[in-house]
Amino acid sequence: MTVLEKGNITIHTENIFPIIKKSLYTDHEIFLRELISNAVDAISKLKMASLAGELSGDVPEPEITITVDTTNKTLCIYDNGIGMTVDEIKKYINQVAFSSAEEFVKKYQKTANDLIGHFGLGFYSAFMVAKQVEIDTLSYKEGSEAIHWSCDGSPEFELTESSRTQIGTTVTLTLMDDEQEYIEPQRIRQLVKTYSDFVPVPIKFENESINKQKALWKDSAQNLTDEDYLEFYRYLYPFQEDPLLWVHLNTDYPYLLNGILYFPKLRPDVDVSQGHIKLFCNQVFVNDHCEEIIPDFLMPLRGVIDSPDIPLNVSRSALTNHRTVRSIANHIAKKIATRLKSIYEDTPEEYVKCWKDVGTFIKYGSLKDEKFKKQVEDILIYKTTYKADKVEAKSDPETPQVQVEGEGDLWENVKTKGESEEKFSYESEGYTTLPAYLERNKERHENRVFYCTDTDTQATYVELYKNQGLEILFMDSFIDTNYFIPFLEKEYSEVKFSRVDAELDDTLVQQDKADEIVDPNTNKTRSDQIKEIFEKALNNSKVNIKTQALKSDTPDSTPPAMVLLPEAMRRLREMMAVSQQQVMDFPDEHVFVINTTHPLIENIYQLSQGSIIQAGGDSPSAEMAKMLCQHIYDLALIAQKGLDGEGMKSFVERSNQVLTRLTK
Ligand SMILES: Nc1ncnc2c1ncn2[C@@H]1O[C@H](COP(=O)(O)OP(=O)(O)OP(=O)(O)O)[C@@H](O)[C@H]1O
Repeated sequence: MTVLEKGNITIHTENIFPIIKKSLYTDHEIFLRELISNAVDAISKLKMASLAGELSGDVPEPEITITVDTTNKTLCIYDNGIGMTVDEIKKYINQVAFSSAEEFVKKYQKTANDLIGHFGLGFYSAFMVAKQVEIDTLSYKEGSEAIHWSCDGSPEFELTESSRTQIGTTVTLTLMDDEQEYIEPQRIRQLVKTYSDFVPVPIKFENESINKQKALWKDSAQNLTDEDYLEFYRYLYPFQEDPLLWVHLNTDYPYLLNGILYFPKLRPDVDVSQGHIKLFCNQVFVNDHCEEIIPDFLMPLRGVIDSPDIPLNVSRSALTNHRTVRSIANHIAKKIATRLKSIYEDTPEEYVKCWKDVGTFIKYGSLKDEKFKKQVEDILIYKTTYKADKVEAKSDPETPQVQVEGEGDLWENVKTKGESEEKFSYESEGYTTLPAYLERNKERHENRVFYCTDTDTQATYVELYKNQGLEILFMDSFIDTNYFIPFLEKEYSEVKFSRVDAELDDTLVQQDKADEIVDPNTNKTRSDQIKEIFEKALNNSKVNIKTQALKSDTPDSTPPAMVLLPEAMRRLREMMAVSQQQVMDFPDEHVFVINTTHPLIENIYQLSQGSIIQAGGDSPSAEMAKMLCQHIYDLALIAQKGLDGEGMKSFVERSNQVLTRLTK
């Protein structure tokens, strides 16, 4: 073997290798990503050289091959790329690489583990896992000779002749004793799948190609079908439900940005702090927690973002404040808002279908980001008790169908206008925007919004409101009750929001006939007397008993009594419960409204009036009246929140007693 050259890499490098090896990077595994990326670069450079007419002969089929030798504990990465001449080895491997390594280490020694992508480590990341690194390379340049370079991790290298006959490069690593995992086939496959799945060159291992290669996000949206997007999603997130919709990002100025972002089905209590978007740099995987790049309200999204303009060798905090990163984040938010708006306008049926999930996201985004809020405020919809009639579609055969195309970024589905627009309206599907709600109800309850947060427990109240022609919005997600309603109250400062069980709106109440004085001695009204009967029967000072006359066409359409939770008190308790991460207990202090117009109340009043005080205690009819009062209270509680074990026991016992007496 002829030694062509022996030498020291640079004077200052002694301290670099130990740092690279031990302390700089915890995830040694990225060395494979770096070496594969160099191989991919080399292959594309050869193609370019050929296009420039610099290559005599044809460009071979691109190929990267990984092989392992379990006896010698070596791992080889072979490519048929551009190769290197002796001078290039000296320039790129000996000098540039190591001197930049030194710079790199100096700069980032302290923060290295905090670095976002660990990119730019390049070739010398091999020394994190190898005690010896060898290169065999033959340049495409005419007259080049194959070179063998080797270095054992000390600053000394050796250049000799190589037996390589094919243009390209092979990097051979002799693994350190504690890095033997990297010759295990499973580990190699897993690393290629994680980091290099989408590089555009086949990576062969054990006689098969082990990477997908095709990066869908680099394709033009026009060439892709819905099925392509769905298939890609299923590939990225196996065993997950299909996404609701997606946005294809495709920008090349002022930065390069490609990506596909999907809206997954969200649960209302989704943990939005956990990101699932995969960050790539030129099709090479960086990580899947790009919290610093994506504004946190976009975190529930999934998919891929690929941009070589996102700096990866900066600390996480520097990244958050980086101009390009901020501008990319804004761009993404804007594109998403535009996409949502186009669905809202063009395919309302779809918008309604995915509203439950997308709505949570839009609301969260509105809370978090002022700019985003402005973009989506017109497309916030709510489920309502109002339902408009469907308007028949006017089909106009003369009108040509128009294809909608976005500018710059193209959306996944090109839709046809004029098909069913007039047939469908949000109102006909039981949805409304808040401005439309306020406008529609201006006459009846100006600047008042009635809402329901739980269709089961608040059914009685909803029914009561509906019967009186009042419109109720359903705001039943976690985000609605805890954050979004207070947010809307700030946005619409003149509007008052009250839950259907908070108080009885004036429109539901009529002048109380029971307010006439019935006992001239005490000046008590019938209402006062009813209240007293109930106070005595319930004997609970925490319950605030009130009487009101509810309007109704038929007595059956209103309940005899209701439990109310005043809005401010309930919200305070809810806030406290959220801060303590608990579910709000039903407050002992609540309002119990007795509906004086209900025949049952009237009957109880009569029953207790007719009672004669007996020497041994209450008369049977007074006892019955008392039991019925307690029963009505329990029924009101059941309609509000159900009964606890103790409450249910006495309710059942009393029911049986009442039934027995009634059948005597
Ligand atoms: N497989 C290869 N084939 C041809 N040239 C290579 C190969 N690997 C490395 N090189 C040469 O060595 C140089 C240094 O590589 P290194 O990986 O350290 O840095 P880089 O690829 O330029 O950038 P990065 O730090 O982002 O990886 C490369 O720019 C390239 O010229």
